[in-house]
Amino acid sequence: MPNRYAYLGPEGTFTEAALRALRPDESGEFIPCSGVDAVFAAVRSGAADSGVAPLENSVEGGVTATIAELINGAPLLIAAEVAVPVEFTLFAREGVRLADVKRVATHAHALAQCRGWLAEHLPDAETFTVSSTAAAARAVAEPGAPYDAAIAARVAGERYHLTAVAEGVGDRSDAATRFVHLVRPGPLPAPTGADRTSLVAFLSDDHPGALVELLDQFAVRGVNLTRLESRPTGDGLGRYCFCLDADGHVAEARVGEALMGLRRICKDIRFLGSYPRADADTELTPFMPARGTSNADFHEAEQWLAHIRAGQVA
Ligand SMILES: O=C(O)C(=O)Cc1ccccc1
Repeated sequence: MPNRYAYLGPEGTFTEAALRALRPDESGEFIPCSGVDAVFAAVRSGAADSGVAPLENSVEGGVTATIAELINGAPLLIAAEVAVPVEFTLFAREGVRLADVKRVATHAHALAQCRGWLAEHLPDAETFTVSSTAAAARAVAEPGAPYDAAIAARVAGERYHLTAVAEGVGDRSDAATRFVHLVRPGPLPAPTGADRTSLVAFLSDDHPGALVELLDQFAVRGVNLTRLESRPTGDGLGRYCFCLDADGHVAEARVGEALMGLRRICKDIRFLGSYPRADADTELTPFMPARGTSNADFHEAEQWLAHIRAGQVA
């Protein structure tokens, strides 16, 4: 059966660029979805074999829709991640000048990253958020379009035959978005030596130091955290769960033991996967395990425990 990949569509989104960067089977089927929820639904139902969704942006932070889907509903696993530079262009139909632009459409995450530019160059324009940047470009291209311009990726402008009115309209030229490749639960990718583990932790009860205890499970085992985000559980004000990304693979003793520690102190843990890190090649400072926290240290301690449990105390 060919590989069927669900992604936030339509054609020309940054998510499609991320899917292509993940080097999919080119003979597979690309299934554009109208929202992140539809991407998850397609993978959960089996209508797609896997899916791609934006998770976080270096300027705007977490993509709420994706995080909510990861936390709730039938669990999916992250099998891979990819970071894509996001460059925004303002597109319109041919003949439209910047001064003519009164109504601008784009994705909420794109809008948040272009606010400074819009305030400076189009202070009077109304802004509209739609399901994706490419959906905005497609809408602008339609006859009788409700918007004068769309903020989208260059490929979207080309795909929908629009003209670039202004380029580089993002407030940060170095912005990047991290996308995740989602699969139904199954065998994990093998450890590569530069992996990431994602999970959601639900605390047992609310007490002073509860979050410190959670973080301590990682700290004492020398596991570096790369993301911590609190999200409401939906059970009332003040009720939160914690989305964490940690360096390492659950197959490594250091990470496995940290997860066992969490299991003992948390009400619930949702494991979201161990997968190769997208920034493995670009790491500036190589990871140096703290004293007593190398894989060899864990292995040696485990063997020692097995020996004393067997009465071999010499
Ligand atoms: O709308 C898109 O093209 C997406 O893929 C979502 C998005 C929007 C803005 C930055 C990164 C991803």
